[in-house]
Amino acid sequence: MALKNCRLLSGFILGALAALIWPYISPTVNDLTAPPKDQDSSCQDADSLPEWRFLVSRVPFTDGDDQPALQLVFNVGNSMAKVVQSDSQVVVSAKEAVGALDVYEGATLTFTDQTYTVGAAADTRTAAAVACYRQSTFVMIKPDAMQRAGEVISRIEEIATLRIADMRLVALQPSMARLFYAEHSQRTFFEDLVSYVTSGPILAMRLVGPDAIKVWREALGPTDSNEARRSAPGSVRALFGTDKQRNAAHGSDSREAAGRELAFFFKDTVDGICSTSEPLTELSCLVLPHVLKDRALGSLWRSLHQHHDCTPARAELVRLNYIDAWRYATATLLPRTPPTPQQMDEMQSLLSGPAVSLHLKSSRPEETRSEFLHRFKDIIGPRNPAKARKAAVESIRANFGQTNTTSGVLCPWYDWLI
Ligand SMILES: Nc1ncnc2c1ncn2[C@@H]1O[C@H](COP(=O)(O)OP(=O)(O)OP(=O)(O)O)[C@@H](O)[C@H]1O
Repeated sequence: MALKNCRLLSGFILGALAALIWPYISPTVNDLTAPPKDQDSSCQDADSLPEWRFLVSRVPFTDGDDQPALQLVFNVGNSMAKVVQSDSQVVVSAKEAVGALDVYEGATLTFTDQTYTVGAAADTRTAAAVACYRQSTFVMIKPDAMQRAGEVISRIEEIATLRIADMRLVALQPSMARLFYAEHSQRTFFEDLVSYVTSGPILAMRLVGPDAIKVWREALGPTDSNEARRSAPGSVRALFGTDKQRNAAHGSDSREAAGRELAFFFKDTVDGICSTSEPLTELSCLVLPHVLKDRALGSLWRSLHQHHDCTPARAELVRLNYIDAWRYATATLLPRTPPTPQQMDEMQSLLSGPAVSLHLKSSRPEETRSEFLHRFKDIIGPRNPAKARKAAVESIRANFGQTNTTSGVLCPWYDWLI
């Protein structure tokens, strides 16, 4: 009972403080464009739907934080959204502007003092509209192309209508690979295919956008990379693949396949894939949301690889909640005092979209952990990007940082302790 009261009290205090400072840090919106149109004529009805409704749940402040059934109401015309209590339509949050492409199942949105996770469409008309404008597809960068993963990510980022909505660096186990490619189980190349896709880490991604399945399949090119070099020379398989089997990347070929494949990799608990991470030899960093918004993740990844001899051993797309952002910004595990104006800016930057949590390991075979740690300051660069551009020209912050709060990457333990 005392514990529950204590939780309630701490939740209340955090909530009250959050409400107090929110006006200073609420996100600015720079993506107010209307959703791009799909060519499909079945989307005409979706065009005339003024509001989209999604089931939505509050990311709780505390473990015991009960919540009523909530809906997110998104006004397509002006890209404003609000949260209402579904049964009574009581308005829970004031209207907030959101990026037109940021509302989809699985997205996280922060309004006032609360972070919400967007769930499925709440009615059939919204479901139809979402199918037109928010199609998801599953992408896998296969083991043979992982050395050039940054370049493949850049190809994705060049497609303006697609957005990376999930990402996970994993190793496929043979059992999972067999399940994933079950449709080919009777083909002569099946066992070779299983060996190939389990021969090293893969990068699993979810892309969201109008007609995402077709758009990504076109960018991939034909299955056989040699054929791709003949008929689609700019395609991913032409540029990064080798032959019929070692063809760099995968893309779902239908809605059904996309749903099944995404569930394989992005359910909360997944059997048959394992982490590629070995925490004792790695250093962790957060690639800040502005890098993803600027579509520069691929180029940052490439820079780590090519200029700094280090490789992501773990990569996951994360959406920070308010308390995590507070912890990062104030450099404390239990934030007790309201953030300073600079920390508020930092929180605004952290909450402005998804980030990527990276664990980096050295790719220099003989390098010890302490040598890598020592080298890390040249890889990351000083916290202030302007200083980084003078002191460490090649560093990540010199090349991807803008200001102190949009510094490209945040490496909490390194930044706080060293
Ligand atoms: N004839 C073959 N010999 C060896 N491997 C093959 C052959 N055909 C296909 N593969 C491998 O099996 C994978 C799945 O084959 P599929 O026919 O589904 O091609 P795809 O749909 O273009 O590729 P993916 O499903 O990987 O996007 C291919 O990507 C390739 O790696």
